Amino acid sequence: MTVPFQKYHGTGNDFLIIPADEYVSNRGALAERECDREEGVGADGILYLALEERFSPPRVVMTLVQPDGATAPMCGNGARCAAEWAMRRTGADSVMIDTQAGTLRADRTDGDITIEMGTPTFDPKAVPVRADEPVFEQEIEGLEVTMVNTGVPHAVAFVDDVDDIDLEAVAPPIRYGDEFPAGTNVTIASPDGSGGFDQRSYERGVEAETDSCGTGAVGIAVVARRLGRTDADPVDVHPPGGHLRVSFNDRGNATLTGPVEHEFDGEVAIKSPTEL
Ligand SMILES: N[C@@H](CCC[C@H](N)C(=O)O)C(=O)O
Repeated sequence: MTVPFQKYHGTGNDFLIIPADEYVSNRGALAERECDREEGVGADGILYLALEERFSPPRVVMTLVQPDGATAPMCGNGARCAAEWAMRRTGADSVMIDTQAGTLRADRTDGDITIEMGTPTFDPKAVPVRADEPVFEQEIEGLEVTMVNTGVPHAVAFVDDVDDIDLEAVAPPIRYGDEFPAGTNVTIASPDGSGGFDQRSYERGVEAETDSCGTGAVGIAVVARRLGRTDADPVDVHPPGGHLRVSFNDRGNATLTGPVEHEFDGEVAIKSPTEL
């Protein structure tokens, strides 16, 4: 028995997309196996998408299962990939994406996909981080960390040059720090010399650095504005996999813009209902 998938990426953050009505009895086990870059297809997660075409604009219910087998409430690049997938199926240039972090509108803009990212928050209960007050530039593991939730938690730190940081060594103690009851993604940024920022992110659930992280890019932009490091709009952010732009409206709601690519289609084996 097999299940069809389509592979998409947003600035290098890559996902297998499986229609949610395909029967997969153990989504966590399938993600652990097929996201593995040596043993499986290789990806940063599996997006299960349920398209509801009766609405205008069409709606997509998105569930992201990460390589560790757990779900994540939000994924900026995943939501942009989900939007492109739904737009190709429906011919629409706007869709609504239902995530655990809220319903977000996505639009095609000059060939890129722009997604609403909600209102980032520093509220310690919402991040969540064990603190009475918002955490700004607190020294943890040698980094000056600011805690923000942009749909998921990010520990954001500015450094002189992201390429000088051994992220695989520095990030895990923060990602698993006692301060963070739900864990955290770890995102570092440095000035790119043109008013924007270079980005590297170590992702919870992937447990490794990814080529791009949309919620991390929004985290860099909102923290940079809060710390007075930029007043640009949009804020240009350069993860290893490409170029993202983050904008804010006057109520502080963020949008994330960047390219999405369809890579290839395939099928994954489902050995038996009890195995996968
Ligand atoms: N790559 C994503 C973020 C996915 C969720 C994250 N790993 C978590 O567990 O919080 C993005 O583009 O935002």
